[in-house]
Amino acid sequence: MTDETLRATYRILDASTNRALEGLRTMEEWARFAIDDPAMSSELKSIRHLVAGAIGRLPRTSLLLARDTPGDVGTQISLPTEMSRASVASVVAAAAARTAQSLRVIEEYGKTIDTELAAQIEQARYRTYTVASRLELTLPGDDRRRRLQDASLYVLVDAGRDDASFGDAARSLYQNGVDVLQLRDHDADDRTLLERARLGSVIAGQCGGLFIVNDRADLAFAAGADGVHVGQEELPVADARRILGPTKLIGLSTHSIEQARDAVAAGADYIGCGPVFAGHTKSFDHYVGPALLEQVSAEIALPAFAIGGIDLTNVDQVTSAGIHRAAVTGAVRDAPDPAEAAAELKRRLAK
Ligand SMILES: Cc1ncc(COP(=O)(O)OP(=O)(O)O)c(N)n1
Ligand SMILES: Cc1nc(C(=O)O)sc1CCOP(=O)(O)O
Ligand SMILES: [Mg+2]
Repeated sequence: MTDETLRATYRILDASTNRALEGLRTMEEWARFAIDDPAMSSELKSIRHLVAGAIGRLPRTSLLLARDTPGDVGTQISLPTEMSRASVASVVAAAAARTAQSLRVIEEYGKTIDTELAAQIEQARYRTYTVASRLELTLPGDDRRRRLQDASLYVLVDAGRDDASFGDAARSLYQNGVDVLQLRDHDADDRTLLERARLGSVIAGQCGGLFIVNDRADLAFAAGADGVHVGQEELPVADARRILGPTKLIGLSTHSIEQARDAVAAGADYIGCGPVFAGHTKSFDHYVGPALLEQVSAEIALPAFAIGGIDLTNVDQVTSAGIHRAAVTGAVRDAPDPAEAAAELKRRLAK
């Protein structure tokens, strides 16, 4: 390795260590001062010490000499989502995401200098995943329900080609008004679904959006997603709740007013209501049309997302029926410019 590359590597390790320690400290403050949890505070403190000890294997002068904060081009770049946080829950979620990402960076670059350092950081990363998901369960659950209440545009996406294209698409959709993303891909294997669900959950936390996994409460739990969406023939709401706990969201598909009433009784957090129109994603024998939306709007208090063939040509029929929430696939996926289609759908749902 050239001296220049080595210096750059130390600079990355130094910056990522600072980010990881700040993230751990932010989580620790919640555990210590908000929920008075000695076990989680001490685990977070112990992970901090593990990270500091691992990085202490490197010569401190090399790290300090590589530090160049005034010359860091990244200090000028901050996304609007970084400058505001919707809630305390998103502060803690962002800290957890930042910590995990920084530890991964240290692990990867650290391998080029000291494999023992990388191994210790890997342990810290796994321990962070565990404590962060436990900590998340203590965050005010109403925050998710409040955000769901404010949500109008829900988009179903497949797993995409790879993490990078999935991540870019997810970020762009959230930035263009999508409130909820659902990972729905009947062809992807479990490992791919889990990987994308983890990534989607992190991005949702950064963007202030919600991330739901279709059908699979187990994957939703493992990935730290905001919840699961289940169908009439799938895992019952009560069993999904047993897996996901009280604060996560559970959505249920409904195709009649009776099913919508049952969804309320079953403890669903929201319903999908359709299929309203024929679409290109899934075919049905029967379409409920705007008539069911009118009934649901008049009678059902849960957030209800109209679904099935909804696009810019017919979304006004949805809002005219009194429903200002829609879940779509094709209208965004097949649009020449998915981000623009999402932004326009969002505007039309508000009317
Ligand atoms: C928001 C939303 N509504 C309905 C569905 C459909 O769920 P389901 O009937 O279980 O069918 P599959 O999506 O599993 O094929 C949904 N996924 N999301
Ligand atoms: C997955 C799904 N469920 C539906 C239901 O009515 O339960 S309609 C539907 C397809 C949604 O995709 P598009 O917006 O392309 O029609
Ligand atoms: Mg399903």
